[in-house]
Amino acid sequence: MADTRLVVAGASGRMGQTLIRLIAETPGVVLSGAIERPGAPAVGQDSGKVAGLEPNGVLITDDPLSLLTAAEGIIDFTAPSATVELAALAAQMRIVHVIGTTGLSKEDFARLKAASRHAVIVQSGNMSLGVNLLAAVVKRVARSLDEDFDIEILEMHHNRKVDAPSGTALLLGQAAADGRGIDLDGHSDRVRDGHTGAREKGHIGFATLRGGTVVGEHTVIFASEGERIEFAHKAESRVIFAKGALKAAIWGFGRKPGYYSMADVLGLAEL
Ligand SMILES: NC(=O)C1=CN([C@@H]2O[C@H](COP(=O)(O)OP(=O)(O)OC[C@H]3O[C@@H](n4cnc5c(N)ncnc54)[C@H](OP(=O)(O)O)[C@@H]3O)[C@@H](O)[C@H]2O)C=CC1
Ligand SMILES: O=C(O)C1=N[C@H](C(=O)O)C[C@H](O)C1
Repeated sequence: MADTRLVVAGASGRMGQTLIRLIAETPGVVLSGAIERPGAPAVGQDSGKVAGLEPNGVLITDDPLSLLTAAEGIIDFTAPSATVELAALAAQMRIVHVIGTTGLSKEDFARLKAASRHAVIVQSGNMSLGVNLLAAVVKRVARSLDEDFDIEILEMHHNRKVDAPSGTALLLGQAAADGRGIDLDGHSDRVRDGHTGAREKGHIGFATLRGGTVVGEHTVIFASEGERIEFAHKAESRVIFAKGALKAAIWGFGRKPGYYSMADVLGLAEL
């Protein structure tokens, strides 16, 4: 059987390079294209070389259309505006679109959902097995604990990260809200500054730290009078996200169009 052809978007970025290295060492898949932002310095360069490998002959381009016509899937860790555009193209080509990009707005999500009527989209704020397992645990624990337990989510990332709270923090917040049976938007404290008043009972709080080269750390805290339960995940390498994304792409082939999550890919949706 021929290797499955994958395009990597954001090819010269931190995740793009990690994916190109992982695809190169994974049997059954092949890098068929590499995309960057129009005008990016990496356009025209060999994607293997950019990722620190031997040249692979796949030049980075800023023209996704021709690449997507000749691919079975695209893995996309870029920026919200790019992801929304790529989703429309991937839907046109009926190929699998794996989306790791975070910082998506409500409008962006609506456009991704629309695109998923024609193509398989797998989207997650965190593609790692560990975080998705943690989300299932958080949902279960939140179901058992009442509002006497304040839920707080603390995250830390490297100093190049541009969005907050992280996609993972929001995913974990959603898991907690689902477990508790509440709407996250109506029960979130995403920023605290100045004289805020006492903590609102039943709300889910988010706190953001940025610094150095931290790959990604998340702690979900259930705090009550006299006791505190904490669940933490620490990412030590971006390879865990790339592995999850590649698994999602392979899982998506041949599936019917729709909007899927990593919980679907990993069989955790029922937990
Ligand atoms: N879901 C998950 O498991 C994970 C999600 N992420 C998310 O993935 C995204 C990328 O992260 P990271 O790799 O660290 O970021 P980087 O900034 O290192 O990489 C993003 C790349 O995408 C490029 N890009 C921007 N616009 C376009 C476009 N129109 N077409 C093609 N490429 C484009 C950027 O180019 P330029 O710099 O020139 O703008 C950059 O090279 C972030 O949203 C991050 O939060 C990250 C890790 C795991
Ligand atoms: O930007 C990052 O680096 C990461 N982004 C994702 C997020 O927003 O949660 C996943 C991971 O934590 C790394």
